Formats: sequence, C-alpha cells, structure tokens
Amino acid sequence: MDTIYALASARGKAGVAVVRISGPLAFSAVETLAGDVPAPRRTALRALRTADGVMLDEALVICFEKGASFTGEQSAELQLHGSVAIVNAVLHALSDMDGLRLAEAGEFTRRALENERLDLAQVEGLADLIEAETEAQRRQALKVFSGALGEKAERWRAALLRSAALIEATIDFADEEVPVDVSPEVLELIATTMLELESEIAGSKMAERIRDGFEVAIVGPPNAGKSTLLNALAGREAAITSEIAGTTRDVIEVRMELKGLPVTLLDTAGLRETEDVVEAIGIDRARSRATQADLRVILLSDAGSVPEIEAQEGDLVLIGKDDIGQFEHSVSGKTGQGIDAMVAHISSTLASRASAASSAIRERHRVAIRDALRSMESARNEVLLGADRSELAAEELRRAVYALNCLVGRIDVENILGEIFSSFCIGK
Ligand SMILES: Nc1nc2c(ncn2[C@@H]2O[C@H](COP(=O)(O)OP(=O)(O)OP(=O)(O)O)[C@@H](O)[C@H]2O)c(=O)[nH]1
Ligand SMILES: [K+]
Ligand SMILES: [Mg+2]
Repeated sequence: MDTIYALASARGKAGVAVVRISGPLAFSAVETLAGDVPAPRRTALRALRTADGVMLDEALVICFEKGASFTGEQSAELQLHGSVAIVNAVLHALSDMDGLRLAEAGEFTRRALENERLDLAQVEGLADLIEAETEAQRRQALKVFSGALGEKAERWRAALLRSAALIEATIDFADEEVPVDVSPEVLELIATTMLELESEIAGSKMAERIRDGFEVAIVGPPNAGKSTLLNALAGREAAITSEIAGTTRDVIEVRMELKGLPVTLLDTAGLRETEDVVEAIGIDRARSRATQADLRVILLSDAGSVPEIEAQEGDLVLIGKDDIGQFEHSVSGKTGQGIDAMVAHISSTLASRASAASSAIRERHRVAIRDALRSMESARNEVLLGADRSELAAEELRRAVYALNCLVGRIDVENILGEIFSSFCIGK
C-alpha cells in the first residue's frame, strides 16, 4: 500500500493550510520533516526541514496511529502557514521521499471505506457535507455522514436475518416434527420492517429536495408582475421586465436560500391564449415546469380574476402589483409589500415537508430499498403459502439482505450463515 499525501484544505492564500499524509510511511515522513514523531493525537509545534536541512516552515503536527485515524491507516496532518510557496515546498519535500505519492481525488475517503471506517452511505454523506451550501443541506448530510442510514440498514438486516434463520430452522426440522410454527413471528418481522423501508422511501423524495433544492414557480397572466417579483426576491435584475405583455419567454431560474432551505425560483411566461408561436412555446414550458414544481406562487392581475393554473396543496394565490397592501393576500415586487409574508409561507410550507426527509438521499439508496422491499414482499407470499415453500421464502429474504448490503456497500451474505448457525445451536 502506497503512502499518499495531499493538500487537504483549499488551494491559495489562507491562514492555515492542512497537508494530510496516510499510509505505512506516514510517521517516517513526519520524522524526516519534523525530526521526530510527536505523540499520537497530540498537537506538536515543529520546525519542518527538507532532508538537506533546509527550513520549510514552523507547523503544527498531529499524528494518528493505524486504526485510529480517518483513513484507518497510520496518518498525519501538517498545519502549515497558508502560503502557496510553503505548501508547494512541503509537497515537494514529500514527493522526494521514497514510497510516497500524491493522493488521487477521493483517495483518503476510499481508504476509509476500504478499512471500514466509513460505509458507502457515509461516504456519500461526506461528499454532500463538503458540497453543503445551506443549513438544511448541512444538517441532512451530517445525519447521513454520522451513519444514520447504515444504522437503520443494520436494524433491518438483523430483522431479516432473524426471519431467515427461523425459516431455515424449520427446513432443518422438515423430516422430524417441527416444534413451533414460526410463520407468525416471521410475518410480523417482515411486516414491521417493510413499513420502515416504505417510510424511508416516502421521505426520500424530500431528502433529495434538500440536496438538490426545492422548485418554487411564479405563474400568472402576462404583466401580473412575476418577473419584477422574482427580481425583488433575487436582489438583482435576473429577468427582463417591461410593460409589454409577453416579455418573459424562457423559464428563468434563480437559486437562493430561503430560511436555510435551498430553493430554485422559477419565473415563467405569462399564461394566455396567443397566436405568437414563440410565446406559445414559452407558455407550454411555463405550464409544465409550474405543474412539476414543489410549490407555486400564483399571481392574479386583480382581485376579481381567477387563477390561470390550478392551485395544489400549499400553493399561494396572491394579487400582484398591490403596492400598498390594499388586499389581504397580495404582493408587490415594486414596493416589497407582502414579500415577507410570502417568503414566510413558502419557507414554513417547505420546512414542514422537509422535516419528513429520510436518510435515503440518493437514487442508489432508493433502488436498493425498493429491491429489498420487492424481495420481502415475495418472501411474505411464500411464507403465507405454507411450510413447503420455506426454502423459497428464505431465498427471498437472503435477496433482501443482499439489497441492504448493497445500500451500505457491504456485500457479505456469510452473515446469514452465522445467524443461522447461532440459532441452530440455541434451537437444538
Ligand atoms: N406598481 C407596480 N407595478 C409593477 C409591479 N410589478 C411589476 N410592475 C410593472 O408591471 C409591468 C409588468 O411587469 P413584469 O414584471 O414584466 O410582469 P410579468 O408578469 O413578468 O410579465 P410577462 O413576463 O410579460 O408575463 C412592468 O411595467 C412593471 O414595472 C408592482 O408590484 N407594482
Ligand atoms: K411584462
Ligand atoms: Mg415576466
């Protein structure tokens, strides 16, 4: 195994820059640079020098023993003064050492996965944590990174392994008299686990929204003040506004954070009957994007008019261009009247939906959970068909466990055998 090193903090001028070293030669690299290997997990101030004795920097050095580091390998971190020249000089000194090479992208994390310091879902959580831009994204990624999904998967696996073991035990007893009918317990275990998996799937759409952002569309007739409202929310002239009806054609997207939630606001073409071919295309797009959005702000041109598009649950229907707040449910992009109330409604609606988010944040997770559910469904049917279908039921349960193993990136069906063996001993 190579010893790898890399700059762990961002490139460029900074107060502190962190260089990470991981692998069997990490401590010897530290010794070469710092003159000794400081006690593990203790911060030590050291002068770093090249092999020729040229001073590189004065740095804080932290060593981590094998088995007690992020990667699971012997490793070290050098906290340098954050100048480009110092970082380059230290990286150069490391590259001169035998057996050391620059790490590839994600290689430290890959080693953490290989050494089982992290499961696959945690690696995904870590990737999201690094990408997190909003408070909700940070909290969600941290939950996944701390192993929330892995813990759940572990619980589900245990229930399935127990079910499989119970069934396997009856197969073993097939020729003799089966002491107890295990099917009620097995069916109960499968049913409760299926419920949990289903709720994980249900919350997964929201988890994805927190990752990728909620879409909120502004829709209404031409000249209702949609683009002006978008610009007011964005704090810049993102969309062209004019007194000409039919100004906006393309869907204009503005990414923003609303009370900690990632939101993409959509400004759309004014909805009306038109002979203009290009405007008609814009209106089609407006309708379809608005329908698919998570929430709609439906603007009316005046108090008497009806919405151009059907409101869904949680949508806001507001009278536009009401500069002085003459009407109760109204907004004005020009004066800002009603905008705070509108934002409060949008963010509280989205926040309450977001609170149902599960830890299954990716399509890969959903695929694995759905696979597991399908197999559990089949297993349940086999159990219901009677004892002579036990082998098929156990087989389906094993498939479900396999799917859950894929979920966290651990593929060892050997565990089933272990569980079977242990209950076999207890049973006999
Ligand atoms: N008084 C007042 N005028 C507004 C307000 N919002 C927009 N306007 C004016 O109304 C006209 C249309 O505004 P836009 O923001 O372009 O309206 P729109 O709904 O995007 O129009 P289309 O893109 O053509 O569908 C412009 O002349 C704006 O200056 C408002 O809140 N108050
Ligand atoms: K307009
Ligand atoms: Mg517009």
